[in-house]
Amino acid sequence: VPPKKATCSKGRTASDARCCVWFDVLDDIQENLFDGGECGEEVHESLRLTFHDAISFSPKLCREGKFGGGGADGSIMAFAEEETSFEASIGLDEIVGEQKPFALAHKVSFGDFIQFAGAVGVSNCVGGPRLQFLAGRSNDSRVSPDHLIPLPTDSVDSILSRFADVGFTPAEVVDLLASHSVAAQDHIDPAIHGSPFDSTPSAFDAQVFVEVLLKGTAFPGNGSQPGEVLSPYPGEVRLQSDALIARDPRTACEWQSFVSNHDLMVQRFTKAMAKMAVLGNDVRTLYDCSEVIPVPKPAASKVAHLPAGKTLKDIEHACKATPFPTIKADRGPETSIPVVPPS
Ligand code: HEM
Ligand SMILES: [Ca+2]
Ligand SMILES: [Mn+2]
Repeated sequence: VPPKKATCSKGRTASDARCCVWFDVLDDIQENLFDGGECGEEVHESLRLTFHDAISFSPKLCREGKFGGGGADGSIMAFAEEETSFEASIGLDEIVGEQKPFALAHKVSFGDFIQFAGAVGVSNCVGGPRLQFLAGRSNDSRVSPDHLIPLPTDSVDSILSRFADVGFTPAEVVDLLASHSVAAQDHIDPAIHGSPFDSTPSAFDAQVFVEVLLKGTAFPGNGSQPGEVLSPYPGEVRLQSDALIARDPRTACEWQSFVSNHDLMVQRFTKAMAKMAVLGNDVRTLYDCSEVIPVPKPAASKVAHLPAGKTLKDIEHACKATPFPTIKADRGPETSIPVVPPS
């Protein structure tokens, strides 16, 4: 028998009564985790956490008779001490620590909570996606094996083969990297922690796809760090992995395709995230609570722009099949992002 339509708190309705709890979680995290519905640090870390929980899954290891991890199973929260000490997950102990009391208070599984918080969080970003949210993940998990999460020092070959193991194409890897539009680093160069990967870290836009293609000119902080390459202006950090994926013949055209097509970027990201959020789960045991996810504010522009002071000549065009779209440059003095001293 399909679950009955239900009236939840504050008169909100759900098509499945089991989804009501998520309205209460929504109210709680918007107010007390995301500072009243912002697209800031906690949102960025929460989105990153969806990835690190989910990608820790390897059908290849299973075929070799080893434990391959449980995917999006909440193990990074259940075994936070172990998994947040993996090299790739440096710094995630903080958001796991912040999120865990909410999951416990609302008696939902860690795996569900992590994916829910990421979906709600990114809906706070202007131009963001409204992600699918399926609930019902088990709260039983085991510690994931290490070395399943890509590092910014990894080659494109290694990143693509890691993603291929969990069923993602090279294009889908690019689609997922739209997440780096609402992202900053803290641990690549701790001297400039909080420095973003694009000029608009609170907007889910295609700026990252433009800015990573600009000719790199300098290191923004304390010199060159592992996993970091030259960035185009002060205060912005460029990951080596993003720089290489933007320029690799297997991924460059998907990368460039988002520069002048915000809707395509959101559509592809939404689809890839739906796939990632259920890795390791049997989807037949999950149920759809997407109706709880807020509708994001629309993007200010459907086309990205060049930061002030840059021209199309500064773009390192890498997609052989298609010319780089003609986009406008911002007016005004040369872009730079103020460096916030460590608090
Ligand atoms: C190609 C594979 C990837 C690599 C090598 C990579 C690497 C990184 C690194 C090194 C950071 C900075 C962490 C820090 O210093 O604090 C970061 C941040 C971030 N990543 Fe990725 N990433 C990858 C893919 C993804 C994917 C698929 C997602 C999708 C959800 C994602 C979401 C994020 C977000 C939202 C942040 C910002 C976190 C913050 O601002 O605190 N990344 N990533
Ligand atoms: Ca952005
Ligand atoms: Mn951060």
